[in-house]
Amino acid sequence: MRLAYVKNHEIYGEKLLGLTLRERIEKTLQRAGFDVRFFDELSLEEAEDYLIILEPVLILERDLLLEGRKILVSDGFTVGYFFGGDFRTVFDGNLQSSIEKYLSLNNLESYEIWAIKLSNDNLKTAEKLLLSSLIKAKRTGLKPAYYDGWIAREINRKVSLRISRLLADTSVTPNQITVFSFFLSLVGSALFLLNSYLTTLLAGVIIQLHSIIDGCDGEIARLKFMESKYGAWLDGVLDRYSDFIIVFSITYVLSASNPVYWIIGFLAAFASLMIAYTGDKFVAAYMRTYSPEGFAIPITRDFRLLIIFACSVVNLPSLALVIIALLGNFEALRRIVALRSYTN
Ligand SMILES: Nc1ccn([C@@H]2O[C@H](COP(=O)(O)OP(=O)(O)O)[C@@H](O)[C@H]2O)c(=O)n1
Ligand SMILES: [Ca+2]
Repeated sequence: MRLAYVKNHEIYGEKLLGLTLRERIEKTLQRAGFDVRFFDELSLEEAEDYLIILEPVLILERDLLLEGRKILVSDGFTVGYFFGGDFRTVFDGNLQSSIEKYLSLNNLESYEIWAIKLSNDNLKTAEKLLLSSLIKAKRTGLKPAYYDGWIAREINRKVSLRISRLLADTSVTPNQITVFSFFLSLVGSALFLLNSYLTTLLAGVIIQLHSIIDGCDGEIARLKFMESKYGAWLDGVLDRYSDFIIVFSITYVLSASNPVYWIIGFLAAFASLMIAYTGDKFVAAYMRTYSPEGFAIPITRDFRLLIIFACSVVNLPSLALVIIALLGNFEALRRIVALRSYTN
């Protein structure tokens, strides 16, 4: 058993984005495999490992991988200690002196974790950092199937995080957001069918909104410790349905004037699916995040939906189909070639 002892502090009673700070540290440590005890006066139960958190902190690191004995440091200050089961032999009831004794017997290295020391006047900063820790980027320590594309990271997340901030205090679940986001893509697709500039423009806007809301389900899942395998699967599967239905609606309308659009639409639908499939198949086969080395044609979903939005604004949804059909299929072929020499 791995035990985590967290020193009580009144700030843990504060609520931050839907959960108390106490629930946040408890859930984070549970995820890392610890049984959690809050304490004023420490009494030590027997365990294989002891994690002792002394400062009031918000741990932003998602997957704490603690092995060996370490002094936990964040931003230059000591947050706590990770000791072995032998800490019990030196523990004499006085925590501070026992820690000093243990440290004098063992030469422990510092281990930097991503955390923020809590005080009443930095809760706003804590909120900001907590929100930014939800972005699927390398720097946040997340290990998703894919990192966010450029559009997702630089544009969509800026908006979706604000929406998630508002949703955090409600009881809305990630799966409800996933289904709502899918519904938005259906509304957008239906608007394309109406075939006027105004409805095409509105369709484009709704598709871009759908792209943004697609980030909120995952953000709320990570923010409130509500991730699920079914949710992850549904998120991906409904995205494939949305991709197809959006491309189909645009194709259907254009084909009335020129049947060649059936071919372009067919290729665009195939390309959308192949970008997802080649990525997902990579994750399944290599069991790691799909993150292309070097150059990749920017045609991931965030780009595709932005292209559809931009082309709708200038009333040229046909151009979006052509771009997606060309770039998407080229990128899938590029992956086939590039992965042959993929090493790490
Ligand atoms: N209903 C949902 C949706 C997403 N998720 C989680 O969120 C991840 C997707 O994150 P996201 O929605 O921010 O990113 P996108 O891939 O949708 O752009 C999934 O892999 C799941 O871990 C979930 O648990 N339940
Ligand atoms: Ca999503």
